[in-house]
Amino acid sequence: MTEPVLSVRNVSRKFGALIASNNVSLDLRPGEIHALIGPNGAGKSTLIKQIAGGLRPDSGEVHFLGRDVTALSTVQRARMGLGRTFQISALAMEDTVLQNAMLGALGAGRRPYRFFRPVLKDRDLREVAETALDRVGLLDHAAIRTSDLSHGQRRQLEVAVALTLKPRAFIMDEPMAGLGASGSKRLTGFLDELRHEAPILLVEHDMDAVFALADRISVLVYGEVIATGTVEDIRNHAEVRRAYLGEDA
Ligand SMILES: Nc1ncnc2c1ncn2[C@@H]1O[C@H](COP(=O)(O)OP(=O)(O)OP(=O)(O)O)[C@@H](O)[C@H]1O
Repeated sequence: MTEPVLSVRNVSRKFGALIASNNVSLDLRPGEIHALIGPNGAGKSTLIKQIAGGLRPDSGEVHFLGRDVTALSTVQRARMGLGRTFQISALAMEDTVLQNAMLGALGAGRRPYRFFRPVLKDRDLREVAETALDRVGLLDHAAIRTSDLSHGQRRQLEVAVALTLKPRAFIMDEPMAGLGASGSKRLTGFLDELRHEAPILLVEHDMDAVFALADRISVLVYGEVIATGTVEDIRNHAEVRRAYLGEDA
C-alpha cells in the first residue's frame, strides 16, 4: 500500500477529566478525501488542532510526509506543506482579496522573505497569489475589500490562501458551512479535483457533500474513532447509525 501523507497515531488529549481525543489513529493517503464526521463536541476541532500543530497531544504522534511532526509548531508544519482552512475565518477583512492571498503566500513561504521589497510589489508572490485566486474563481475580485465578499466567496478565498502554500495535504474545517446550495455544489466540484493535487482531511457537517466526496470516512464519537470505511461501509454501520445518525439500528 502507498505510504500515507499524514498519519495520526494513537493520539490522546484530555481537558481535566474530559477525554477529548481517545487513542485516535487515522491516516490520509495520496489522492484521497478522508472525511471526519461526528456529533457536536465529539472532538473534531481538538483533533484537527493537534494535527495542524496548535495543540499538543498528551500522548501519541502525528507524522507528515514520513516525518514525526508532533513537536513542530503550526508554522513549521505549514511550511512543510500542511495547508489548512478554518471554521472561523482567519482573513483580514479590511485588506483586499489580493492582499489576503499574498499575505497567505508570504506567511507560508518556504523561502526567507526579502524585507527590502514591499510585499505587494513582489512579483513572484503576486503571481502565486493571482494563480490561486484564479483557481477558485476570485481573480476578478482581487481588488475588492474582503469584507465586501459574500460568505461563500470568503470561503473560496480561504481555499485560495491555503493553495498559495502549494500544499502536500489539506485540512479543511467545515468549508461548506454557510454556503448556499449552489456555493456548496461549486466547492464540491473544486474539492473533487483538488484531491488529486493534495489529499484532503475534511471535517464537514454537510452529509451530502461528505457522501459525494469522501473516499473514506472516519466517525468520531466522544473523542474516539468508532469506525473508518467507505461511504457504503459507514452508511451501513450499525453503531454509526445508532450513535451518530440517530437511528434505531
Ligand atoms: N481548550 C479546551 N478546554 C476545555 N475543554 C475543551 C477545550 N477544547 C475543547 N474542549 C472540549 O472538548 C470536547 C471536544 O470539543 P471539540 O470542539 O473538539 O468538538 P467538535 O467535534 O469539534 O465539535 P463541533 O462540531 O461543535 O465543532 C468538548 O466537550 C469541548 O467542550
